[in-house]
Amino acid sequence: MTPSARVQAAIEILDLVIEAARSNGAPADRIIADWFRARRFAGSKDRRAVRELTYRAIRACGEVPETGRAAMLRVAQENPDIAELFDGSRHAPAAISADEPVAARGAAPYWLMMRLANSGIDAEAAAHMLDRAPLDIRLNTLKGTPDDLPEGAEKTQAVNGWRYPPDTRIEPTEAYASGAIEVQDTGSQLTCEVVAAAPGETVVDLCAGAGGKTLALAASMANTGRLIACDSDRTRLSRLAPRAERAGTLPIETLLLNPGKEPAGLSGLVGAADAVLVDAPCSGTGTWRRNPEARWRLTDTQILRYAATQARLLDIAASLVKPDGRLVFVTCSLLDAEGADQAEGFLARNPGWQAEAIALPAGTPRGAGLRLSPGQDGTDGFFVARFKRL
Ligand SMILES: C[S@@+](CC[C@H](N)C(=O)[O-])C[C@H]1O[C@@H](n2cnc3c(N)ncnc32)[C@H](O)[C@@H]1O
Repeated sequence: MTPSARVQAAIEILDLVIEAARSNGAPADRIIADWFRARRFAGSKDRRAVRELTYRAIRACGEVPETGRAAMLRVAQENPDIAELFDGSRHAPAAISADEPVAARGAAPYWLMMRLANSGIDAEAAAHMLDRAPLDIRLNTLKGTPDDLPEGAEKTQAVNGWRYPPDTRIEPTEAYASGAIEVQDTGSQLTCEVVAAAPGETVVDLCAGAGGKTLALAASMANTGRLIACDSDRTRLSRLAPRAERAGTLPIETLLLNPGKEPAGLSGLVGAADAVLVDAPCSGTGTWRRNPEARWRLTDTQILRYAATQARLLDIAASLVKPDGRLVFVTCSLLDAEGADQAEGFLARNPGWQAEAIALPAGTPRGAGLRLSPGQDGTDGFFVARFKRL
């Protein structure tokens, strides 16, 4: 493909991404993969270049753009080398006319910028939420040592965290194949450190998904004790077993929960856990670095729904904690509705509990917890709070 044809391809893909954002359709990654599946003539360099152009345009536009062309014109307006490629030649985008619409630059839709501002995230901090994320890995101490790390790693703030440049391909390495390393954002690793899961303990990961944090908890427990991974999504939870095997963890118990009827599924664990992690479902505003088009899809109603689920899961989780145990609440969001307000709400509803100070080498205190942010900490955005009984 010529450079101009790549720009036109990105415009066509952006039209599909915009349509999908409006109709809750497929994510951008899938749209890009499908687009190329139907165009076998494109080589790997073409794919990389088109993908890069598409994401550049997605990152540049805060509001959902009218069209893919308007989105790419935003990039062109700031990059003369791309503007030049709008030359009207075969397979190229038509020449730019002076009066055509150009999407506005921005970090997020206006209503979300307001919500972020009310949560203490100013425009500069919001812009960092769209930075390109590096590749962070966690050294799996059950399987490897720093000597096993592929070359070029830089240490991060997490105890076992290491960093490579964005787009590093780690999967083909021996360290990855052997389970000595796991791909995991440093912020995510740090929230696991707050759980401080220790050998011999009983630990419940209430919203384990495919087990990203569960595996870190298993390593922290040095594979001794009881670890129970719960989730309401059967498919996600089923991905944990092969990952755990590769990582060499202790056998992890899994518990599929029925949404709305979680207490019934958890009845055998009431008062049994030294630590419960609630890595609650949330809007994911802290993960826009990896998933920038998510900000075009989010609605206020969804945030309210997530917040209600978070409060419910926190209260359920509290019932599982032993009298001297701890409860850790995490969301990958920078919105107070899913962070500081949740912690405050939990303490108001549960007067027998108090928040504990969190000592991490990163993050900023926010309400009763701590917030990690892309701008300040170079991690995905997270809120984490730790509670214990009075
Ligand atoms: C932020 S994700 C968890 C990510 C995971 N802990 C990790 O580190 O990879 C939130 C999870 O909560 C799960 N979830 C949603 N509603 C739930 C419920 N009522 N009970 C338990 N899990 C739920 C979702 O299926 C999703 O996997």
